[in-house]
Amino acid sequence: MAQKVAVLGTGKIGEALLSGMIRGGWAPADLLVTARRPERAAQLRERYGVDAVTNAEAAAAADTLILTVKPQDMGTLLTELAPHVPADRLVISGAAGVPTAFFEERLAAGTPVVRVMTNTPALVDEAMSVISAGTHATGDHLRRAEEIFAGVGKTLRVPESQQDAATALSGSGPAYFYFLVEAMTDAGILLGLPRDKAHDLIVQAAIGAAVMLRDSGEHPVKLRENVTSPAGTTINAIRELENHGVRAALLAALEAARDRSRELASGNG
Ligand SMILES: NC(=O)C1=CN([C@@H]2O[C@H](COP(=O)(O)OP(=O)(O)OC[C@H]3O[C@@H](n4cnc5c(N)ncnc54)[C@H](O)[C@@H]3O)[C@@H](O)[C@H]2O)C=CC1
Ligand SMILES: O=C(O)[C@@H]1CCC=N1
Repeated sequence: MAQKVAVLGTGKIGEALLSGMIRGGWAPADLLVTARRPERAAQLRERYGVDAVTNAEAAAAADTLILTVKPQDMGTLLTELAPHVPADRLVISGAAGVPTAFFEERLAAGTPVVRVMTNTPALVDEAMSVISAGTHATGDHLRRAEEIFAGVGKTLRVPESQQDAATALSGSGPAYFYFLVEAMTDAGILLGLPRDKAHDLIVQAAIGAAVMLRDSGEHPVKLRENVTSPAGTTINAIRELENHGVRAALLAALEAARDRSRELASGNG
């Protein structure tokens, strides 16, 4: 019989994963979802043809449980779930910050737990999902997690000690690029371009740069140097970025995100 997977707390990330799994060929009959509100459960049933059940029913029926509630809601969910999760279930947490030990302490002894930090480009199959094993998770459990998340993009295994840093870089990462696009589009307005044209120019620059970063094999410094002509336009912009401390701001920003991920470890934010 096919493995059954349940997504518990199907919000933005849970739905991104669910939709990716279905695009990747998972049969809706092998997938279950849970949601707090009945209207949300009905919406998920309607959109994906999956069964929406209670958390306890999901724990009884599915081989793999993927928990995608907010870190602050994880303790409550685990209190509700713990009596219903047999120790042979694979429990995957998608929450920022919360360590595998938090789950292991609350679930039956020996329950395998895998921690995954994915990101919203899962919606377009371009996620990066960073995967770590808890104490009782074997190579097979890691492979099962990889099989699920490979459907929505790339996967990378790291020791759990690197998860807070990975969350700062990769989980939150797309937001930094959206922020830059938003700011550069405003700059286009400042320079007199209509908003829609400024948006298109910056988005295409971002896509072109991203594809070159991924495919050219060149270091980012070399790629930037290739754009930066002597006494040209780009170096004037770079001087202003350095004058305004953008590099230092990025170092501080990612450190702050890493620190917040560490704070979320207690599961009560
Ligand atoms: N949004 C993002 O870019 C990323 C989020 N994450 C992680 O994914 C998790 C979810 O984040 P989002 O999807 O953004 O949040 P969200 O708020 O969209 O989704 C969480 C869902 O869980 C539901 N929920 C809460 N308690 C529940 C319970 N006891 N039973 C059933 N459903 C319950 C809520 O109603 C909500 O729909 C968080 O732990 C976050 O750290 C990870 C990577 C990226
Ligand atoms: O901001 C957050 O806490 C979540 C986790 C990573 C991305 N979004």
